[in-house]
Amino acid sequence: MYGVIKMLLHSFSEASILTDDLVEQLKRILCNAVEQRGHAYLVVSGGKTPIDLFKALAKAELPWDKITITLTDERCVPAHDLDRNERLVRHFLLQHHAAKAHFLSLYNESDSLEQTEHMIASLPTFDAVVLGMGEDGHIASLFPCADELSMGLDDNAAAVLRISPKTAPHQRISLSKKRLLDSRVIFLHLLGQKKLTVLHQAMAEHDSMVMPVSAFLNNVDANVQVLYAP
Ligand SMILES: O=C(O)[C@H](O)[C@@H](O)[C@H](O)[C@H](O)COP(=O)(O)O
Repeated sequence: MYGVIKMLLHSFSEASILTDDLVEQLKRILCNAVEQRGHAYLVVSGGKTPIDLFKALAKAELPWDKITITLTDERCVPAHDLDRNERLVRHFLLQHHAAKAHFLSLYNESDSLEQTEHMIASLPTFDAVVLGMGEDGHIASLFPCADELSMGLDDNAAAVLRISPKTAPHQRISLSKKRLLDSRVIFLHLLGQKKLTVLHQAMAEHDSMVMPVSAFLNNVDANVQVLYAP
């Protein structure tokens, strides 16, 4: 049985209007977190979707020295590799005012998974997570084709797991569903008509092993806001 879905869908006429709205929401959330708890925690995705958001957010006047940023997932490739999500975040987000933010890397060749797990598990409830979504319904690196998916979706999962998607390159480190849901708000950032079609499929799909994003959309306890622009 499923309860009442709390997810909210906000549709914007253009991507730039969506970006402005999301920047304003994140500014408010991060400022409030710093005022109330002294520090804020923001988790962002890789992929192409968040690039304009990163550029705009980097220019926001925020108490960045009291804000920690990490990723939903990372590809296990060397630091300079173009496929690395950290590279994207460093290049577009950790710039301008946001250069003062603290960044926690999910993958370093010299760190063990246990060290990363310990670091991510010991963070408090996130203030905001910004998820992207793949056309197969994956979020973070929780891919439907991966053998490790059931581990990543388990309600008792560790904070991070190593995962090898069969339909995408590189071994990954991903935050688990459990750790991603431990956030005051979760934004699902979608650009393009195809993503809207996938969203509707995922809302009708209650098996998160088929479409992992449905574990977030159909979750009665999570504060999930979907932001869509064509
Ligand atoms: O490392 C990544 O690629 C991600 O974090 C992933 O979950 C991404 O958000 C989606 O694949 C959407 O990617 P696009 O924004 O490129 O469509």
